[in-house]
Amino acid sequence: MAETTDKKLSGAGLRGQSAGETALSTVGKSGSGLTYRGYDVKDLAENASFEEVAFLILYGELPTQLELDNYRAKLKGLRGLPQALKEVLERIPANAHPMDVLRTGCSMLGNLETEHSFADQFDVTNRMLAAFPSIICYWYRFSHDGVRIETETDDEQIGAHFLHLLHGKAPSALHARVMDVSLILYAEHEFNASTFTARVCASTLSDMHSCVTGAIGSLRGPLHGGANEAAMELIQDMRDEQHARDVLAGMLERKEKIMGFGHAIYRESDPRNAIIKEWSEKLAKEYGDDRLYRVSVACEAFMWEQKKLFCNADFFHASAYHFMGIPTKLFTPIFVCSRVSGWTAHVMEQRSNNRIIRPSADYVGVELRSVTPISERG
Ligand SMILES: CC(=O)SCCNC(=O)CCNC(=O)[C@H](O)C(C)(C)COP(=O)(O)OP(=O)(O)OC[C@H]1O[C@@H](n2cnc3c(N)ncnc32)[C@H](O)[C@@H]1OP(=O)(O)O
Ligand SMILES: O=C([O-])CC(=O)C(=O)O
Repeated sequence: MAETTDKKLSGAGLRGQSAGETALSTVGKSGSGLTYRGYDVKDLAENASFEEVAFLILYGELPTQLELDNYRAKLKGLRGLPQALKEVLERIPANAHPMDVLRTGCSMLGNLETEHSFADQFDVTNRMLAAFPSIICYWYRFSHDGVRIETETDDEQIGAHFLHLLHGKAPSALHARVMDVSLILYAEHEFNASTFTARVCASTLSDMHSCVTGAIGSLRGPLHGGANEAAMELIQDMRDEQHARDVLAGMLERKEKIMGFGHAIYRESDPRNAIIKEWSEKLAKEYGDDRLYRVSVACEAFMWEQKKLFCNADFFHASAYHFMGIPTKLFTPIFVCSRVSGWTAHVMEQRSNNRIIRPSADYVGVELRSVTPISERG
């Protein structure tokens, strides 16, 4: 099990410094790698659905069957997009990055359905959870296939709904389950960069859409959520295990970062990796060509052997998503569709006990000096 006790958590990037309290999750604590409100993520991935997990994160407890039925019905009813938002999405070009589309989509939703008071925070959150898959798929299908899709489906679950919108047909039970597990794994992760962005924004008493729009921008980078997309770009051309090792050896030699490996907090493993890896293996069998799975396994072994670097949650997500026919550039937006549950819960937690987040800086610039008249500057 991943423990952080021996990892040197110090230095730049605020590493190892506590920036506040949270009751939402633990990352890398002894005994269990990742917990959401006291439940091990492995337990949740085996025994719950994403909607149950989102409910847990947002409302504090797992729902009863009746509460879950009501929650799913509520989310189902919030999947439609306002005409003005569809018009904005239709104007975004096909070569835009889908994370930019989602960032704009979230911001536009904030203009149309503004959070006027914190009393609206659960309503705007549930709207985002329900509407983000619609936003990304509406834009993708319009810009790539020239169709205006109907974003309301009968799918009970968000993961199945996403695949349904993307492919124009309901997914298989296996694909629906893998999407569900994936959303559970990505839902929440303490004070990571995007969540911290959301909390900093929340600490100014800003609105929920601003907090989430900022968080999307932070998640986009390849050192954070963008790593699942970058990992796919890395493995897609690897012909076999030996080729995988050669590619990585060259990258390490050139001191390049290998996306999908390492973590700011976990020391020797990311508990989510074993879970998504197992599903990727199942999908590879169904897909009928296991090259991507095999090269991924070879990468994992090589990186551990050479650098003691392990796969984080993103690495095996790359092959798993690919096996389900998801275009690479939609990988990180799926992360958003899940992590929005964690971000919004953190915003609510910040609001409930707020002081503006404003750290200090160590000044390293020039000493005090006076302005030289412009005619004398050379
Ligand atoms: C969902 C998520 O956001 S999970 C993270 C997704 N991001 C990635 O997969 C990007 C690749 N990984 C990385 O860049 C880093 O591991 C991060 C950003 C995740 C964590 O960064 P840090 O906390 O600074 O890493 P850490 O302190 O463990 O690094 C130790 C050493 O390993 C190196 N290292 C860490 N990860 C990698 C990697 N993926 N490839 C090559 N070298 C690496 C670091 O450069 C550092 O070397 P140095 O001491 O010579 O400077
Ligand atoms: O915690 C982090 O630094 C990165 C993150 O969000 C995750 O691993 O899910």
